[in-house]
Amino acid sequence: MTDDIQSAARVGIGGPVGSGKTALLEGLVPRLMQQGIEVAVVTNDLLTQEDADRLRRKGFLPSERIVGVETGSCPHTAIREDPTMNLLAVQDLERLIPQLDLVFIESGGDNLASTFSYDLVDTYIFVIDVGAGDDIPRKNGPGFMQADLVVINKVDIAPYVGADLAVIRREVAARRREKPVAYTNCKTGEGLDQVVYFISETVLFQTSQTAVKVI
Ligand SMILES: Nc1nc2c(ncn2[C@@H]2O[C@H](COP(=O)(O)OP(=O)(O)OP(=O)(O)O)[C@@H](O)[C@H]2O)c(=O)[nH]1
Repeated sequence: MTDDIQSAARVGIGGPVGSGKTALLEGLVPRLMQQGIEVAVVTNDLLTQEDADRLRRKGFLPSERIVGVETGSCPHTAIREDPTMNLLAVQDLERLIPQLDLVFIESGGDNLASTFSYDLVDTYIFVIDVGAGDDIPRKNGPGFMQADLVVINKVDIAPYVGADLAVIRREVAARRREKPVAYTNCKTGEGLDQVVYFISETVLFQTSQTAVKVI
């Protein structure tokens, strides 16, 4: 039997608890849809559908385009060691929405070690936040080091938590070298055009309407 369903591009979003993964999605999805990109989201939570429910409440995507996977175990397992549940969720979305261009897979909050299996995603974004301190890049976490794009979020709170953005930029550049990094404030949308640019150009191979290159 032939399966003529086109596969959508898959982008993982991982990072520590509370770094802003869901907030990043809330900012990215409407911007991508404005460019005519057909998007769906799979969220991973331990025993709830909290992130999926939050996205549904926002109302920027039809409810059937948001799937909550309850991993019931360590998030590493569901996105790296055995991504079966996530692969099935993506397959279901592709069957339901044949015109789908892009599926985000948001990992449950984890530590600096979380990485995605490339059997599950084409590319992944690792989100850390300025509130965790300006020494985070020095910890060389595999998620941070290996991700295709790192997003340093909550740049707005740097002055309040004693984090020096200049130090962070220096440390990040020294460790990630040529690999892309975006600095964002998901509350205001600052820096999100860089992430849209990254996704459009390097994942979807389209010319981005936001001509803002990632640094
Ligand atoms: N000031 C500020 N707050 C932010 C920013 N991004 C997210 N937040 C807040 O940070 C908190 C955590 O954001 P979430 O998007 O829930 O983080 P998460 O990584 O999805 O969290 P988990 O799913 O629990 O791992 C929320 O209260 C957000 O409103 C930002 O850029 N600046």
